[in-house]
Amino acid sequence: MMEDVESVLFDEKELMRIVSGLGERISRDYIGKNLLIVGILKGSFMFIADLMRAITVPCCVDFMAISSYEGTKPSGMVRILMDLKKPIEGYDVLIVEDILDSGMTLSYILKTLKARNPASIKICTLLDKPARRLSEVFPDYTGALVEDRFIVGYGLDYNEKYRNLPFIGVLKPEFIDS
Ligand SMILES: O=P(O)(O)OC[C@H]1O[C@H](OP(=O)(O)OP(=O)(O)O)[C@H](O)[C@@H]1O
Ligand code: HPA
Ligand SMILES: [Mg+2]
Repeated sequence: MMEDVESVLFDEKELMRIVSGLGERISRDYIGKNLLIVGILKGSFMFIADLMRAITVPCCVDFMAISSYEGTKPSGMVRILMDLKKPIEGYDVLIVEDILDSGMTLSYILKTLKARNPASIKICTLLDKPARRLSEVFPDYTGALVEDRFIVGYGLDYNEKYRNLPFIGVLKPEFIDS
């Protein structure tokens, strides 16, 4: 599986450094608030697990499963596969994503959740790939910027594979079906 990766962008140590930094900032900003982490599955499951351990203020977590990608391309359709278990009214919602790419997923989620009257709503994304933006989204917390390459690992997949890699890397073009 590691042979399918062309280069490592963030190794385990670098990921921990980025995630701890985000956790510290979030912990400072949410003192005395009613923090609810909304994790977007599946891609962000590893990031959420590490980020929550780096957050030192009380918080709750809930999950939504969204799917929009087929292979390396956004399908153009964002679908909720699984919704939150409870209403979010009165919560300070922090949406947690692994990657912000075209922006289609996050703009859809933001619109949907804003309509449910949270006390506040912000976005935390581990990675931001601004080159491919189709829909404007402005994250409040960003771990790192990435170039316009298809990346995998640490939760991120290509056709459901590679999510278990402990690092983030660029997939070799020969492993991408065109
Ligand atoms: O900004 P966008 O272009 O919308 O891309 C970002 C979204 O795409 C991926 O999810 P995907 O639809 O592949 O589902 P997954 O998380 O289950 O892999 C990723 O996890 C983000 O949720
Ligand atoms: O570069 C990416 N890799 C994996 N999943 C993704 N979803 C949007 N962009 C990407
Ligand atoms: Mg995916």
